[in-house]
Amino acid sequence: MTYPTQPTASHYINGQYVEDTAGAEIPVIYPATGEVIATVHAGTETVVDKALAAAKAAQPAWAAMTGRERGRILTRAAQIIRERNYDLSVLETWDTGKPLQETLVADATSAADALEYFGGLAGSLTGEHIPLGENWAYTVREALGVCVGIGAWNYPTQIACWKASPALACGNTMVFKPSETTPLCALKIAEILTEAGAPPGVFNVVQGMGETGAQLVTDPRVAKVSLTGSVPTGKRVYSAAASHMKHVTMELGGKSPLIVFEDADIDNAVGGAILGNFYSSGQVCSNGTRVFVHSAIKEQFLTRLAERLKGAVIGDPMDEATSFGPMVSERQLEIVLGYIAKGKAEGARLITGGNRLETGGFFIEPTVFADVTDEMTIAREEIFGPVMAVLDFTDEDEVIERANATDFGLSAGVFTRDLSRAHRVIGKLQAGACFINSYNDAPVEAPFGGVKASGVGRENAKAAIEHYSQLKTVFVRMGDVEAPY
Ligand SMILES: NC(=O)c1ccc[n+]([C@@H]2O[C@H](COP(=O)([O-])OP(=O)(O)OC[C@H]3O[C@@H](n4cnc5c(N)ncnc54)[C@H](O)[C@@H]3O)[C@@H](O)[C@H]2O)c1
Repeated sequence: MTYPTQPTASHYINGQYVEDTAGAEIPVIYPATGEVIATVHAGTETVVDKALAAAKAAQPAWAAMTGRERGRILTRAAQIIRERNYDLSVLETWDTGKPLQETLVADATSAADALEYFGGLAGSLTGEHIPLGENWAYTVREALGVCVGIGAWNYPTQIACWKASPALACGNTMVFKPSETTPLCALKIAEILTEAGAPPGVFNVVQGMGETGAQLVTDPRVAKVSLTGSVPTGKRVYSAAASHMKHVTMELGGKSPLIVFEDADIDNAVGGAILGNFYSSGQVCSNGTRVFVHSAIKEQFLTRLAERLKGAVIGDPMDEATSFGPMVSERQLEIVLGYIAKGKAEGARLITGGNRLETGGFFIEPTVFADVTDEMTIAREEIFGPVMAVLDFTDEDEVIERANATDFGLSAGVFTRDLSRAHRVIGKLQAGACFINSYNDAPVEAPFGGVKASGVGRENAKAAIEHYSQLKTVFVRMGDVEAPY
């Protein structure tokens, strides 16, 4: 244990670390070994109140700055993040267990992309001029106020920045509650934002479990809640926010289809299926975990997939040669093992994997089931682990209907050399983030989010601005007012 993972204190409020040991202890467990590497405390009512008060007090002055001034601070933070990419990636690995090979390119870098992108947009957030004959109206894009961000545990740095960047660019302030499973990374982002020049109170971090999140969601000082989490939590948070008429963004779970047609380039399709099922040990919301493969190429696909999976390097996440790490927690490990047992019990054919690795950490082998049918539990429920379900199909209309037969609607992918078919099929799939001959790309320039139970609103791209600002309309009469009496 050489890396100093114990943060200065549990929370970050008003530009400073804050501790209150009266809050419940939250152990931070390194998933590769099961060791406790740090301890933070859940925010007490006093801490939550302090954070919200700081965000509320800071917001008017932050919104009164020009967009370009706010943008400059976000851009500076992006630059600092890039300079410290290695250390931030190591911290992300300790927090989540994801291999350093991944975190070096996908976490702090994605956070920096978001800060840079929205930093660049901040100076051009304008309204419009609406001519109305002699009169006219104009709109002003205004901040919402205090926003609450609540994170999941799979991408702690990225989630904090995907929420903070558009929120802060629009002149809002934020209180962010990381997942209790991965509390460390957001604190570093808060420190860096202060260092980049964000005034105290603009971005605050409060630790805690669901109760702390619930307390933040219902506070009257809060204008908007953005959650990344599971569908059941999303429903609870959405209804709590609705009862106070707050804005929401809900980035929730999925059970996304990945359709491989008979004319697909098999190696590319296998590569897409690997990225869409085993990256981050399968702990990615948009994963294409229902892989529909045309019967004509199914065995060829499975053979190639099993061969390629032998190339996965499972082991110490700190070793840059490792490409497959542990589950984030023992609880997640148990959940995934439970699904593997159900897959076997319900008659799916185990192609590869299926076992826990006895390493002391929370490792499960990359697992593939074939001959999966639509009714099986592993084809219906989000597993959030390295378990791929391969289903057969023969007909385009049939596979579209089956792909859409789910309450989820986060992502969908199609592999085919026939581009007319690719666009036709994607056009009929009920999903927010889709891929043609690719899987799981999430550049900040493109909107990301789900339909149906997978969410409300969009993160990233210009679309996110709509979700962190509101329009004020001003009607201007140029002549006299004609009143009836
Ligand atoms: N769509 C996306 O962008 C996206 C990205 C990553 C993860 N996810 C989803 O997240 C889930 C995995 O993450 P998780 O297990 O941390 O999710 P979770 O729903 O258990 O928790 C998410 C967050 O909500 C908080 N929370 C729980 N109850 C709450 C309540 N009543 N009020 C306010 N906050 C509350 C938790 O403390 C945590 O910070 C998966 O379903 C995955 O698909 C979605």
